[in-house]
Amino acid sequence: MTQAGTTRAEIPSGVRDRFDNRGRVGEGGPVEDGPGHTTAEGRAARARRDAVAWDVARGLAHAVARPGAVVRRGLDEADGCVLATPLVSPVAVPPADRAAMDGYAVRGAGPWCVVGHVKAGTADPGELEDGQATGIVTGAAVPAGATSVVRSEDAVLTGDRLDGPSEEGRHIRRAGEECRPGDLLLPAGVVIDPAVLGLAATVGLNRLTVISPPTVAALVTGDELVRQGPSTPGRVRDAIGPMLSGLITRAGAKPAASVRHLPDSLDQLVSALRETEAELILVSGSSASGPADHLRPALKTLGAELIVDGVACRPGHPQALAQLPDGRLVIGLPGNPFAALVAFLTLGVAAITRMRGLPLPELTNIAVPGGIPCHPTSTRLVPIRRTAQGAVPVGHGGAAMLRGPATADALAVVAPGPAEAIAARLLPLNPGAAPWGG
Ligand SMILES: Nc1nc2c(c(=O)[nH]1)N[C@H]1C(S)=C(S)[C@@H](COP(=O)(O)OP(=O)(O)OC[C@H]3O[C@@H](n4cnc5c(N)ncnc54)[C@H](O)[C@@H]3O)O[C@H]1N2
Ligand code: MOO
Repeated sequence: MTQAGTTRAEIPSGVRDRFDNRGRVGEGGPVEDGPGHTTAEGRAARARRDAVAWDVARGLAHAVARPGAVVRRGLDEADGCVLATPLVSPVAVPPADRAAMDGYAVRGAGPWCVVGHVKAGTADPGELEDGQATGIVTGAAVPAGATSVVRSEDAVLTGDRLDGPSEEGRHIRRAGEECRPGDLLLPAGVVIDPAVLGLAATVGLNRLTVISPPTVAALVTGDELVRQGPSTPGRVRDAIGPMLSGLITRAGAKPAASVRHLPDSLDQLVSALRETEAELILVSGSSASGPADHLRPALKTLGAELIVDGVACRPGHPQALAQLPDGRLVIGLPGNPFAALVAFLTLGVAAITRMRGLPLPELTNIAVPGGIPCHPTSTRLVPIRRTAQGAVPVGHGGAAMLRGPATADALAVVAPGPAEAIAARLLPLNPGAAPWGG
C-alpha cells in the first residue's frame, strides 16, 4: 500500500553526513560477529557498534518521515492538525459596529430620549438623531450615528428620559476591529487548537486546509504476554499495548483501529507488516537479538531499509527505525515497557512530528541540583519531577518499570559523560505538551 505523503523517500541529501550515520543506512547484509559466524552475542555486539547517538536518532526519524497529504477538513475534524496554508480572513470582524454591553445606544451628550429597542440579530438597527437613545443588547449592531453605549447598571430611566455617563466610543466594538478582509490571521504551520477552530468559525469558515496527520498502527509481540490478570512466573501482563493509543493520540496522530497482539513468529510478523495499513507501524517486543526477536529478520524479508539500528541511550537502546519499500515506516519498540515508552518518545514522536508537518522542537534545559550520574557512552532518560529548584529524579527508572515514568512529569535527557550532570534537557512524557504540541 502506498499512501499519499509516504512514498519511500531517499534519506534527504546531506542527512547522512549531518547525522554522522557511519554508512549504516541501507545496510541489509547478514549479521555476523565474524566471518562465518551469526551468533546472538555477535548480533548484540554489532547492535552496540551500530547504535547512533540519541539526538542523531531523533534527527533521522524526523528527516526520513514525510509530511502527510494536504487535505480540506471540517472544523469538527481539524483539531490538532497543522494548517497547510495561512488562515486569511475573508470578512471583517465584527461586520458592523456592535454593542459591547447590555444597555442603551446613545447619540451625543445626555440626557437622551429612548425611542426604541434593538434586539439581538436585528439586521438594520436604524439611525439615531442627536439626543436619542435606544435599548440594546450585547453584540447587537448599534444604530447609525450612535456615539456610545450606556451600560444598563449605569442608566437612570425616568419614563422615556435616560440619564447616564457617556464617553465617545465607549462600549462599542468597531466594525473590523478584530480583522479586516484579507488580514493574515495565522501562518501555515500552526497547530490547530480549539481557539483556532473558534477563530475560523468567527470569520465564517467551515473547512480548513490542513496536513493530514498520520495513522499509526501497533503490533505487540510476545508469546509470554497476557491481557488479563497479573503477571505470573511464566506470564507477563502486556503493559505496552495499553500505553500506545494514548501516546499516539497525544503525539497528534491517529491510532489505527486497535492494537494487534501477535505470537513470537517470523511468518506472522511478516504477514502483519504486509497487511497493516498505516503510515507508521510500531512493533513491540522483537527488537533485541534473541531467538524470538523477529523484527530485523522480518524487515529484511520485506526488503525494508534499516535507518536506525539501535540508539545509544538507556533505556531503549535496541529501538529501530526502518522504511518498507512502499514508504511505510516501522519502529521497533523494545519489550521492556519503559524502554518502549522511551523509544516512542524518541523515534515515534520525531517521525510523527514530521508527518504532521512540524519541525523538531528544541528541548529546553533544566537544572538538576542534586546531580544525575551520567552513562559514559549513552544518553540516559531519567524520570523526574519538575520543582522550583529544577529536576528531581523520582526513582524506579529501570527499563522494565513504569512506576518511575508514571510518577514523573518529564524525562531528563542526560548527555553521556564521565561523571554527574547538573543540568539536562527536558523531554515531556506527554508528547502533546510543549514543546511538542507547537
Ligand atoms: N543479548 C542481548 N539481550 C538483550 C539485549 C541485548 O542488547 N543483547 N537488550 C536488552 C534490552 S536493553 C531490552 S530493552 C530488551 C528488548 O527486548 P525485545 O524488544 O526483543 O523484547 P523481548 O525480549 O520480547 O522482551 C524483553 C522483556 O520485556 C518484556 N515484555 C515484552 N513485551 C512486553 C509487553 N508488551 N508488556 C510488558 N512486558 C513486555 C518481556 O517479557 C521481557 O521481560 O532486550 C534485552 N536483551
Ligand atoms: O533498552 Mo533496554 O531498555 O536498556 O532495557
